[in-house]
Amino acid sequence: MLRSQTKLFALGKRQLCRSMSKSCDLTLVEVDDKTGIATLTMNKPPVNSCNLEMMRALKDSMKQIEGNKSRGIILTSSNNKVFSSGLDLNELRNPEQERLVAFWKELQEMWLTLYLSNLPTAAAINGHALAVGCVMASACEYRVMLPGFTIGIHATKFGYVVPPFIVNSYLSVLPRPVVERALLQGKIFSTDEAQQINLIDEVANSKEEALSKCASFIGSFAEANPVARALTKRQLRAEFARTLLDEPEAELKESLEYITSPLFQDSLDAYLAKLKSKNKK
Ligand SMILES: CC/C=C\C/C=C\CCC/C=C/CC(=O)SCCNC(=O)CCNC(=O)[C@H](O)C(C)(C)COP(=O)(O)OP(=O)(O)OC[C@H]1O[C@@H](n2cnc3c(N)ncnc32)[C@H](O)[C@@H]1OP(=O)(O)O
Repeated sequence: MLRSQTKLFALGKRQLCRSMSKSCDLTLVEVDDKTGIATLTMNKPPVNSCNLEMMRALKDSMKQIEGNKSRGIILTSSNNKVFSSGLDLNELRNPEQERLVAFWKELQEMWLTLYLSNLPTAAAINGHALAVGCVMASACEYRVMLPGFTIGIHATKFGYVVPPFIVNSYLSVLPRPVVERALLQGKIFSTDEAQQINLIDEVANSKEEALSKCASFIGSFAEANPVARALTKRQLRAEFARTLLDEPEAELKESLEYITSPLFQDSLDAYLAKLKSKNKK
């Protein structure tokens, strides 16, 4: 198994830290010395799918940013077409038990770290954000998206039951009737549609503009006491994180049973075959 490592480099006025796998830097972190805002860039070609190492790298980077006393986190992608394609489906297909347990625990921890981050968080969504890609964006406090892309949780479309904490991710940004319809339909929203239902807060015409709008949002907390802000955020968000905070093992057990069931494996095989065949045509 690859182990992600983190390195810190001094780069002019900026600090750059990287979470590395054997072949590439999975995440890149740049801290703007003037604003104190950290940009956390997902950098796992080709489509930022979240395998075990990627989620560990994201979690470690977020913890490192919090430890460095940054003023906020902007989550974005180095790929200008895909923000994230969600969970790496190869991790779910005929999984080896030990790795699947580690993978699902990492998903739980990565989501909790982002959702309950002490810092203001914003997503500059510069490409498609599907399934857990959408979940990560929804876990942030603010979302700015570029036109011409899609965002949503389409699990039910290809035969997946949506885990409760993923439902809660949506519920923390969208009204319940909208969540219910979107999840049951497996609806993927265009940028315009996402703005109409307030799944995203703003549209930007370039990645630079998106980053700048996210930075303005984070800057809007300049007058707030960081500790009071963080504790208030935690109180507001604790309810939706309750299952994973109190009973992560129960959630893990339920998810593992479901993922390893023939029902799930069969629909995953069919979905992966469809995904691969797209590129063979
Ligand atoms: C009781 C129940 C309790 C619990 C339930 C427990 C578990 C349920 C699990 C359900 C959870 C789901 C959450 C998820 O996140 S699942 C992931 C869903 N994601 C997708 O469906 C995205 C699929 N990808 C795409 O639509 C496109 O790739 C995308 C629009 C993102 C980009 O398109 P583009 O044309 O730019 O690239 P492609 O050529 O399609 O892709 C390049 C190669 O990457 C492969 N790929 C893409 N996405 C994934 C992925 N998520 N995982 C693995 N691999 C992926 C794709 O096949 C291409 O591969 P090659 O053909 O080049 O080999």
